[in-house]
Amino acid sequence: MAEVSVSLGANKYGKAENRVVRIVRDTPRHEIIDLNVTSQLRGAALVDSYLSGDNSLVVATDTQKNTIFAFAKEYGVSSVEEFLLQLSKHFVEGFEWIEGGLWQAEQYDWERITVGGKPHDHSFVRKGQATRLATVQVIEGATHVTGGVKDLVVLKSTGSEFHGFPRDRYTSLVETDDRIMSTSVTGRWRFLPEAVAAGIDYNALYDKILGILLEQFASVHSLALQQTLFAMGKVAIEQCPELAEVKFAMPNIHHFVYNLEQFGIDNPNEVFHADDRPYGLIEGTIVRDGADPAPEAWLDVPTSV
Ligand SMILES: O=c1[nH]c(=O)c2[nH]c(=O)[nH]c2[nH]1
Repeated sequence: MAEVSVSLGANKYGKAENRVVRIVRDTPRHEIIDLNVTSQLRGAALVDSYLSGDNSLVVATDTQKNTIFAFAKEYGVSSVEEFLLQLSKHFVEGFEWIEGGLWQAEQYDWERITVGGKPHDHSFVRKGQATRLATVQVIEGATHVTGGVKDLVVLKSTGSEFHGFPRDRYTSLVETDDRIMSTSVTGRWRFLPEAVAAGIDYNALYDKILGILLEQFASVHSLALQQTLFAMGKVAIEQCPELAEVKFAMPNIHHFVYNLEQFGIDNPNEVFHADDRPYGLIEGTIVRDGADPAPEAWLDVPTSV
């Protein structure tokens, strides 16, 4: 058999998709910078890590991750480009065998939720994401109409607590009186058949309901996502006589304070790791007392995330 010779071609390595959320909280009016950052390094000397598992020059992907989070605290993020430049310099200038790399980021835009005509200090809605939902179910001679929304991503950087829950030998969650609360709201609301028959300005009502959901999310000082969920549905039904019931599915998008203490850096709720899974999944239906229930309206309608 002819001898086959191979060599290592192009390569790079690093940590992908670090979900870094930086809150600037020097004043009561917080700012949020939300990034998905990937760092990868290149260098001819790294060939031995591929060929023989020699790690002596491998700046660990875990170190690259930590650096990203630490820089978010220590230098802030004046712009995502500046942030990536700073990372690139750190690795290329700080490790002589690192010749280059690729640093990539996505930045997710948030805008302030407006409450009472004023932009809220610490509650935000993700821009340009929400999708409107609707169903018409004709069944057993009746017509049921629902409206809804999905991917309505909201976050509040304070005004959320979670404590007082039972503890057993498997409980490790630390009680908190100041946490980030974030969810991607899936909500569907069923219109009262009488209102459907009388005619509804569905577009205006959609805007009104969305406004109520956002305002409640922002204004309720939350002791649990369950409490916020109920408040959102309650006020929607109170203020919209057309609604019979509202169903919500809300993932609790956990934001963990990143441990920078290990590098001697104080992190008072400023740099978080946004974890996409697992997530808490909080669901609930809020019903108008006295309205006829209509389980058939929901047949084959997905009401979870
Ligand atoms: O708002 C919350 N509700 C929960 O039921 C729960 N459980 C948990 O671990 N964290 C939270 N947060």
